[in-house]
Amino acid sequence: MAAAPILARRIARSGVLPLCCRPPSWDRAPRQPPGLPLAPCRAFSNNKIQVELDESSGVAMMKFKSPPVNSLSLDFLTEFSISLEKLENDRACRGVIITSTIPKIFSSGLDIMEMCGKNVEHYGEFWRAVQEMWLRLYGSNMVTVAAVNGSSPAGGCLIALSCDYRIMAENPKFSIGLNEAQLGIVAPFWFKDTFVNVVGHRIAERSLQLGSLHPAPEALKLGLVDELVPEEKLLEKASAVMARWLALPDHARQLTKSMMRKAVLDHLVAHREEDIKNFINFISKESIQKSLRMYMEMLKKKKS
Ligand SMILES: CCCCCCCCCCCCC/C=C/C(=O)SCCNC(=O)CCNC(=O)[C@H](O)C(C)(C)COP(=O)(O)OP(=O)(O)OC[C@H]1O[C@@H](n2cnc3c(N)ncnc32)[C@H](O)[C@@H]1OP(=O)(O)O
Repeated sequence: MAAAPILARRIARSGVLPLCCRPPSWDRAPRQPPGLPLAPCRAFSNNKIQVELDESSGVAMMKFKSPPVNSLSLDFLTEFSISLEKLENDRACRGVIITSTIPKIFSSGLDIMEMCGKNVEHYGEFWRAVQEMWLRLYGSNMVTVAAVNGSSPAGGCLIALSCDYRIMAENPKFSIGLNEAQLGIVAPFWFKDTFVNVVGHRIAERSLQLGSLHPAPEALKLGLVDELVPEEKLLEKASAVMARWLALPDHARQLTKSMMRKAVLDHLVAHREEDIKNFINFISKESIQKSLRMYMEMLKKKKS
């Protein structure tokens, strides 16, 4: 466990080469000729995320498994970035499906405890890890499909928004959205840009100002998710969607993805240090700390 912060620092300082800056790895996994025995499934599992790569299809299944709510702590974010990097560098992997092993929860977003009562150095390290995760996921050359099998507020929603396609379980009790305003905090510009790129300016403006969490059927109407399916069909559907996307030549799809996302990625890359300073200044304010503490108390009261 003690290695995690060191690892986080190492990853964070190494800097990320997002999609727009990396040479595309075209047609990464050669199709397996029919008749050969199935290629083995390779798996790696850290503490909080489990990954299984099926070499015959070139598709990895990434499952969040950090109880109680898959909150995005510094350790979680570090594992997430490392897992993405491993898959990105693996020529056998062309696509990743992201889902959760925790019933009813995809991810509860950034771990609020990482933003409460810590020192400036910690805030900086944490925010760099959040940036790193987003740069890797939004800038990935792989096809990324979110199989959203539970609630997905704020940072959890950002993960889904950063994928190429979102399928959500059709349970109206599950909600998704960037609800930062409800916590008395502000979604940073790159959360906002990712949201706008998915749902358009007007819907994003209204939803962000109100800090809305949209139940699954409403999320579909807004275009925040692409499809709803019964929960038991979620992974089957995600695999079918993945197969459709992987049927295209990688280079054409990757260059198109890069063209669509480059401006937003470049914006953060160019303003990374300034963005970290803004986060530290903002989150260190006593009024913001008070809002976060009150929100956590509200969550605990809701339980009792
Ligand atoms: C000029 C302008 C400058 C601007 C500069 C801007 C700079 C940037 C500013 C800051 C930006 C920050 C961006 C933040 C993004 C985020 O992601 S914030 C996190 C938002 N998340 C939420 O609001 C979710 C809160 N949680 C819930 O709603 C529910 O927990 C749930 C996910 C729906 C699950 O419900 P349920 O199954 O009923 O479980 P609970 O009992 O509520 O929770 C179980 C325990 O988990 C704890 N917990 C829940 N969520 C979090 C979390 N996100 N972080 C940490 N801990 C969490 C919860 O308190 C429970 O704990 P215990 O009581 O100890 O069991």
